[in-house]
Amino acid sequence: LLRVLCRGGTRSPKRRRPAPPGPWPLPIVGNLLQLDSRPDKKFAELAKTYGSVMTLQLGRVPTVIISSAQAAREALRTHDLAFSGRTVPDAITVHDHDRFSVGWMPVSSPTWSLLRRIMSLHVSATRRLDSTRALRRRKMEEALATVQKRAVSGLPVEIAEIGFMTTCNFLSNALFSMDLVKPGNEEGGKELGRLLCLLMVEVGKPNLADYFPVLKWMDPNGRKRRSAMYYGQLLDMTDDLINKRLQLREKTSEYLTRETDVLDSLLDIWEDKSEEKMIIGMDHIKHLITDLFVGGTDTISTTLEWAMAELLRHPDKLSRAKAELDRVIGRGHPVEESDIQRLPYLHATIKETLRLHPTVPLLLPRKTEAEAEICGFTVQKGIQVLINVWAIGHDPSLWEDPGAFIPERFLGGPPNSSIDFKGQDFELIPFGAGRRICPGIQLTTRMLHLMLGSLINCFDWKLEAGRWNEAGGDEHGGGSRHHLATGSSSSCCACAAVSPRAER
Ligand code: HEM
Repeated sequence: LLRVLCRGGTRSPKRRRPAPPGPWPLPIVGNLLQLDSRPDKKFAELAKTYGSVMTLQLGRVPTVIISSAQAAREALRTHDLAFSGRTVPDAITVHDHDRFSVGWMPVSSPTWSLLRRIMSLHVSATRRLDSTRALRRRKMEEALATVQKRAVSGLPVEIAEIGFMTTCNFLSNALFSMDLVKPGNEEGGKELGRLLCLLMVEVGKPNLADYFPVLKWMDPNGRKRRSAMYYGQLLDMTDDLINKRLQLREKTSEYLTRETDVLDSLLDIWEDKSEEKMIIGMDHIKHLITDLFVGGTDTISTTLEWAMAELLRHPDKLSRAKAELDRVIGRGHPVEESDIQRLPYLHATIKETLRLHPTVPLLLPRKTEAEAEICGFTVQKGIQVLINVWAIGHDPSLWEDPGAFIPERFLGGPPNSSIDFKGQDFELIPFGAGRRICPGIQLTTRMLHLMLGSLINCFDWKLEAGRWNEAGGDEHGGGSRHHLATGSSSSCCACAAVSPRAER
């Protein structure tokens, strides 16, 4: 009786649940040798044996891998705060990027909350997006003119190139009202694309220093050195843009007549000396702009490239998408943002592409900020957590024939027709979920519909013989881009012959 009273009741104290199971680790290297160039696929295979919440020892770093929608829901919704930390790859720490970047700073920091609020207001709010609608239309028309030129001269089109140029200019115009890639200056575009791509490779590819932190000082793979060089170039570019804008803002009369853009809004906040906003310094602005570029360009252009490639490989799906465009907006016309709601097949095609080819298949690496229990297992505080979005998108218990490209699965009634990628349906979370969800979803949705819809409605496409390569490769300048640390996926590499479609 005394024992019961001391415990404060008749219930026994809650038993601590075990840690998630996993394959036996080897000394020193742990389970590293079990991985290959597609860790998302490998983790999915291992999950068949060890379950949807499993532990792997990656060198010195214990890592919990989550591979089911149910476990992801528990981590990112029920225990959102506990799972909201990040493990920071060594290559990200250059130029103090991890301190100033919204993608890597802890959510407990008031600066993170303020930067996220600034982004919701100035980058992703519907009102803001609506106000830059005409600009995206103009950029789309320019992209179509570039494709038209190639079509007329009978030259094939690298879909990645056109996707990258268009995405880059959509973003650079929304952010600072100018083209970063001048139309006709394909070389300049390739140069910037190459820089962003090289950067993704350095911060994304496996790095011994991340698995064996004692090696950080010697940077054994040279990733930190190269990442410092590429981030340095991007930050110099941003610096230059900001300085020019500051000069322009001094010439008040000229400045007042301009329409404001995201950079203006950020500089207004920087100049605002109210106590809350004082925490935003020039370094935050520079790193935020870099984040928007690095986060937005490669992801969108790779998704566009996959969508085009899948449609070209499945002529029946391409015909259905074209028929819808034909019916709703008329052949040969570019898609307008106001058309998007009326194009369910196009929307389903984009969802299906993000399910099959999530560009960030392991999300950005998370870290637990507190101990939490999911699916009956205890995940300790401070553990690296990878959410395997690729495995969830290929889970046969959720998706019929999961490896096949079938946009129709998102049409025609429950259960799948109501599934969307906005972070509420854990079967499809290519943008993550919870408080760290990607802030670029709305912008991405508009851009992908515009680009994909316009490209297929204005031109007839066919894959160039022998120009299809799933692993990506040297043509992209960086080889396969499957990243364990930041989880960016392998890209495809499609080149297509194109001819204009007559208007109807
Ligand atoms: C196809 C397009 C895109 C995909 C698939 C994508 C995917 C992701 C994913 C998976 C995350 C991590 C979420 C998590 O940990 O739960 C993320 C974070 C982020 N994304 Fe995106 N993204 C895309 C486009 C964009 C765009 C257009 C922007 C900005 C203009 C952007 C800016 C960011 C930022 C700043 C973060 C860090 C958020 C934080 O940690 O608080 N992304 N994105």
